[in-house]
Amino acid sequence: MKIIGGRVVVTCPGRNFVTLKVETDEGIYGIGDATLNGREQAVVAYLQEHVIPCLVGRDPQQIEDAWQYLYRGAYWRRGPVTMCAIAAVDTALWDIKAKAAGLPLYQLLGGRSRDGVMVYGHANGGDIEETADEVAKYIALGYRAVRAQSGVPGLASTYGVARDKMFYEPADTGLPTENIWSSEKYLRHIPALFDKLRDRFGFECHLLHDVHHRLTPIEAARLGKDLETYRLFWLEDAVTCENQESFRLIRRHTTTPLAVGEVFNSIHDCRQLISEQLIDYIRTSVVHAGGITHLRRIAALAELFHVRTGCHGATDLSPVCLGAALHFDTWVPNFGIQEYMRHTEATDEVFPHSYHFADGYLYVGEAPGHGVDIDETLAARYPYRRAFLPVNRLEDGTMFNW
Ligand SMILES: O=C(O)C(=O)C[C@H](O)[C@H](O)CO
Ligand SMILES: [Mg+2]
Repeated sequence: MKIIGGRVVVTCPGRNFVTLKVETDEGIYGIGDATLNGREQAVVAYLQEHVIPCLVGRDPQQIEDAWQYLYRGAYWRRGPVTMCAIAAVDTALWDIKAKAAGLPLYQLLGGRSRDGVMVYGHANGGDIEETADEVAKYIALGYRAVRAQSGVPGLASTYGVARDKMFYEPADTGLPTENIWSSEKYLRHIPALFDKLRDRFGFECHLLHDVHHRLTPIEAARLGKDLETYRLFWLEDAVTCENQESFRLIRRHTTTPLAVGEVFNSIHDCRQLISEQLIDYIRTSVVHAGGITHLRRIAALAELFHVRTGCHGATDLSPVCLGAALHFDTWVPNFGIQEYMRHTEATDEVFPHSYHFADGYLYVGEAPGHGVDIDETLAARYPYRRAFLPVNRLEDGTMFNW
């Protein structure tokens, strides 16, 4: 079998998605997600100009060789743009391999380790009461795990609090929206949120929370301590992670489980975090961490150190990424949880798929490949719209982390 071409499809059924389609001389094609929220066209250019020309004529079955060729062969290693592009190729090639074998992808990875994949949804509200009501809705839908985010008194807007509750989308068209942040106000507020949630819902449902990279290590340590009695499933992205050692300080002070890694794109971003057991869950995703080939290397390292997986799965990761992630999750021995923010109906129509949700779990289908396709005619009806993630400033105007 030979690759005869590759095409990048950009579509915006409510938000932008970048999809790579790799075609072979045997009529089998594979698709991979290449969406990098707010920087979509950088990956498109990288794929079209620097990657696709190198794929033509290659045997699509030699996935490892293609991965190494694109990673080592670029000389310039890692980074989100490069690794998203490699991920898209890798996912498409796994899709082709599984279709050629007539098997669902998880069978090629080693088969099933579980029946279904436990997922968590995103509940959020302007205040504690509204967030609690949203958590109730997720529990009523059958979710066993819910992430809870609430508006903070005194701050006009807060990360994770959506206009459209079920379909959170932080990217906006136009130039980046500016948010204002105060760690002090946030730290005073969040323990009260979880106090309310445990009081109302008890301890049966898993609760999660995302700090979104906004605290210093000592602040994060204090928050972890304050939340201990509420038994969170995890506290996510407590600090920015350029400095992996900063997690040592948090770890020393709290038993609240820690998750990090949605912005990581390589095993080198989390090697110390994992090998020193500074985290409990690694959040790397198929699309942002070099595809299934690289993600399973990260998972294998994590397994040695009792770290479990918790793949990023916000709405900016397309159904193609989610489909591939579910095959990975169905196989990976050290699975923890999968994030699942529902895509809109329009998105689901553009990307027909064979996975389904029931009783708090997502289930992969048995279709050969990763089970997600793209309807290109429909995709063409939704042209690309430039969009940016927000930026964040402290109350005195200082640029901060969003
Ligand atoms: O889903 C999460 O945990 C996020 O933090 C979502 C991110 O803000 C989002 O994917 C950015 O594009
Ligand atoms: Mg997050």
